[in-house]
Amino acid sequence: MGTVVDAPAVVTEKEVVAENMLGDKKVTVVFVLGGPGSGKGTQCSNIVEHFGFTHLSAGDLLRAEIKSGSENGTMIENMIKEGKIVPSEVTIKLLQQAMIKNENDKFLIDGFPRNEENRAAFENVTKISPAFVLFFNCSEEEMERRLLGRNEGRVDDNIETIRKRFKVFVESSLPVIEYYDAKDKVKKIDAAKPIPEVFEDVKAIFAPYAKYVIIYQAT
Ligand SMILES: Nc1ncnc2c1ncn2[C@@H]1O[C@H](COP(=O)(O)OP(=O)(O)OP(=O)(O)O)[C@@H](O)[C@H]1O
Ligand SMILES: Nc1ccn([C@@H]2O[C@H](COP(=O)(O)O)[C@@H](O)[C@H]2O)c(=O)n1
Ligand SMILES: [Mg+2]
Repeated sequence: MGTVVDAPAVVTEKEVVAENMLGDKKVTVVFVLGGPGSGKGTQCSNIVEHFGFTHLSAGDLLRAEIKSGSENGTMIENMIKEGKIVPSEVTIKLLQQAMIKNENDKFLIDGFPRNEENRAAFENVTKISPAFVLFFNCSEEEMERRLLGRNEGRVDDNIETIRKRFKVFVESSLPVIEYYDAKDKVKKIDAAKPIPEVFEDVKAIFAPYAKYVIIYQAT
């Protein structure tokens, strides 16, 4: 027989407690924001591995929707090619479906909300507010270098669309970050550093979410 040691007290901290309901499940949501190529996807993979979150990239869900042959596919593809933001109802439906389908209760929502419409509609529809917003801050020069070197065959990783995406980020996405900053919910990371160094800073923020250590006591 073993003894399960209580979860550490730190998990009762305000930010860590899941207050949001999704159906009958309590969920914790972290929004992961930053300019195109700032390293959101890269760091989300690390967070998943170390802290047991599920990563939902709005961009990936939209690209999967195109591939699925959905009736919205052509519209989404055209918006992505132009670096424009897809109407919120489409993206929110995909995010909601993905969260409901998944058994996990901790989600990283990467690349959403991208504008004020995304933000307000998500709150209205889901009634979920994020535990916090992880913001990867990086210069356009560095982000451009990364995107042009990404080589994943994305239709929007060309210099013309990249410039449009930067403009949308500054005009529409930064105000969302400012909105959450005014609520003291933004955790800003210097994303210009090498990947392992960025993750060291990320780790410090996610430490309270470390998986519980279960110690069995021999009898
Ligand atoms: N800190 C870093 N230093 C150097 N290269 C990085 C760093 N982080 C990510 N990269 C590389 O930069 C590219 C973009 O990273 P990633 O796909 O994670 O960015 P993103 O923020 O998700 O971009 P997007 O918004 O376009 O989806 C990738 O090729 C990745 O390997
Ligand atoms: N909330 C969102 C997120 C993304 N898009 C569209 O997808 C493109 C790629 O997004 P990444 O996060 O993978 O870079 C983005 O430029 C938008 O066209 C969106 O519309 N709404
Ligand atoms: Mg990404």
